[in-house]
Amino acid sequence: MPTMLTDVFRGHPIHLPHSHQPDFTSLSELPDSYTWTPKDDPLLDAAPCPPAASENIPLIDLNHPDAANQIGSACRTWGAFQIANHGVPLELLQGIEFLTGSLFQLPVQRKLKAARSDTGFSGYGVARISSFFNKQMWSEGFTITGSPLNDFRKLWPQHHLKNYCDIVEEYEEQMQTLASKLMWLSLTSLGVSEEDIKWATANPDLNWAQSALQLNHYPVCPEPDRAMGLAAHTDSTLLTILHQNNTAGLQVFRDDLGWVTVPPVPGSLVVNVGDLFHILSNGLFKSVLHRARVNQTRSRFSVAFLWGPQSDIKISPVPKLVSPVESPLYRSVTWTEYLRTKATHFNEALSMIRNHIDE
Ligand SMILES: C=C1C[C@]23C[C@H]1CC[C@H]2[C@@]12CCC[C@@](C)(C(=O)O1)[C@H]2[C@@H]3C(=O)O
Ligand SMILES: O=C(O)CCC(=O)C(=O)O
Ligand SMILES: [Fe+2]
Repeated sequence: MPTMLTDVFRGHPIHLPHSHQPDFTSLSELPDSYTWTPKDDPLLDAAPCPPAASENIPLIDLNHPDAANQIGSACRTWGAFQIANHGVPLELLQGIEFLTGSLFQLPVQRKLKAARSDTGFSGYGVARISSFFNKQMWSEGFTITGSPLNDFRKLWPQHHLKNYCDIVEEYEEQMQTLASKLMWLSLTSLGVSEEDIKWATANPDLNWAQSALQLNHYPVCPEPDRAMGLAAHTDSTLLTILHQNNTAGLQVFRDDLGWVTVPPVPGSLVVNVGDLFHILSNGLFKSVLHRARVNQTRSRFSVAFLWGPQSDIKISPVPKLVSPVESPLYRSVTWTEYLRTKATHFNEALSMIRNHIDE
């Protein structure tokens, strides 16, 4: 049996101080432990992009005949894009947003009943990457993989459960279909077709992918300029599809522009390339560094669909994308191995599986 996502962190405990979460709503001043300076994050104020700058990740119409090339180009230059006409019913986006709002609105004592354990994968808590920073993030999260029933039972009375589980299940199915479509469209733009990736096509009756849902809440913050919602990171996924409510906060990093805010476009979804897709594309697609900022007037919610391969699949650069006279940029790695490397080495994880050519 391949490792399921639920078991990924079993031998890799990290202690996350869930129970020290402050009651965000009662604070009128930012506590010291939540105040970020460039010492806590060297890229904190990196060349902030002036608000007037028009450069932003593209908004791509999935029905456009040239969508594949537009997506491919966005994956190379930004590692991120937004999509309209994605086919996911608006009602379902509203449903998952409602569920997310209801969950985080629960009293903190109730949410803590479903706290993620030190070696666990699912449940309520601070972001996993918190252990790599000296300062706390102004957010709370809830991770789901597979059926959310066991965790949801700890939060809500019986009569809510079926409806909430149905929403999650339907959302995962829709995202799954969309993610796979986006992967093939972007690969097409590189001249890579289904025959080139054996593990994805060998058994059409079997789903070769697995996923997690990360619900995020960024409460209203008394001093947003000095706080951090979710610190800069790349996702360990092939692709991540993000739904954000109508409140800005997500920023993507470009070496030449600094931090660029991704404006919420109602009904559209944000897609970003993760580390595994960067590896698969032999470095052609950019695994984008991103973070979430907070604000003083509106609470922000986001739902990230984190998508990757089943744990027995080894991801390595597609041979077609490797020059005949060079070695592939990365050695092969499964999602489980990669998540564990990331859990110990965080932003160094990619460079740890890079093939270093001896001179
Ligand atoms: C399947 C995944 C991907 C995880 C770990 C695990 C479950 C939760 C995901 C996130 C979600 C929030 C940012 C991140 C950086 C984090 O702290 O938890 C992500 C991480 C990753 O992409 O590495
Ligand atoms: O809330 C956001 O906009 C970003 C969330 C995110 O990056 C994540 O959950 O991995
Ligand atoms: Fe992310």
